[in-house]
Amino acid sequence: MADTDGRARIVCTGLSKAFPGGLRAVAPLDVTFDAGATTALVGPSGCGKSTLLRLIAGLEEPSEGEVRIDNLTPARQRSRGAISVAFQDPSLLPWLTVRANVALARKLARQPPDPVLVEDLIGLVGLSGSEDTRPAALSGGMRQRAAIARALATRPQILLLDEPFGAVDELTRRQLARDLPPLWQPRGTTTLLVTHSIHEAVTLADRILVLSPRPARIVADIAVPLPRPRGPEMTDSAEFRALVTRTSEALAQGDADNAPMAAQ
Ligand SMILES: Nc1ncnc2c1ncn2[C@@H]1O[C@H](COP(=O)(O)OP(=O)(O)OP(=O)(O)O)[C@@H](O)[C@H]1O
Repeated sequence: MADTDGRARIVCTGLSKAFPGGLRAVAPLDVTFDAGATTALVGPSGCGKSTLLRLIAGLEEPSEGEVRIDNLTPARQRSRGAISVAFQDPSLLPWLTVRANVALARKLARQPPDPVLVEDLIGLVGLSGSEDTRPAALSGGMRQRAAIARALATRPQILLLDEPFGAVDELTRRQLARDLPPLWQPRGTTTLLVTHSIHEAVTLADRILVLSPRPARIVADIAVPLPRPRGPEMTDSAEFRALVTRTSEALAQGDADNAPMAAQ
């Protein structure tokens, strides 16, 4: 069984990815994600955010460079059950109920059953009453929330979230952004979150990496030193708004700097 109580540091060195045919999604990147921190990745559509996450998850092989998580390869960490992912298109098993999908994650990670944790997580993502429902009968947003509960069920060291709240309405999205991080942040889970919402990035993250248009390179590395919890009082504050503005400006600047390349 994996030791899932430690904190894991992710180190990317000269990491790049070109797909067959030569399309380069990730430029050589040197970046370290500190153990226990939540980092939001923001960047224009198609810039390579998901590819970067998939490289870190060990679901893609780098063309050059490497990812090491506490000196082990992502594949090795995955086999230890240390990494959980919740991606845009949640791949829940259609023949299993919400409860069984969430519980299965523990079984696959060779962890003992924990029905109390499973029920708690289902409640926390707002799916109480839908425990016995199968994915086909859930809305897109409900499926995403089930996928988040499933990702958390193994108490992972590394949590990789790709647009986890993409299919939910703005109000629920803000509520989830406020209510879910306390599930993993106090445990020291190293979290990477891809999002198109700058508001969500500032609400959730300790650090925001702004990426350029494809191939992704880092155009800004912004610390978010705001106290938690980041409820409405915080999100209405001048400090919060200043970070939103700074991130938006970096995003616009990254786009402008790359305009000639993007046009090629
Ligand atoms: N398996 C693949 N084979 C070929 N090209 C790919 C593959 N996966 C992704 N790409 C391409 O790599 C580029 C980056 O894709 P990626 O999904 O990483 O971007 P993204 O920043 O996550 O986009 P979005 O914000 O729209 O989800 C895109 O041009 C995409 O078409």
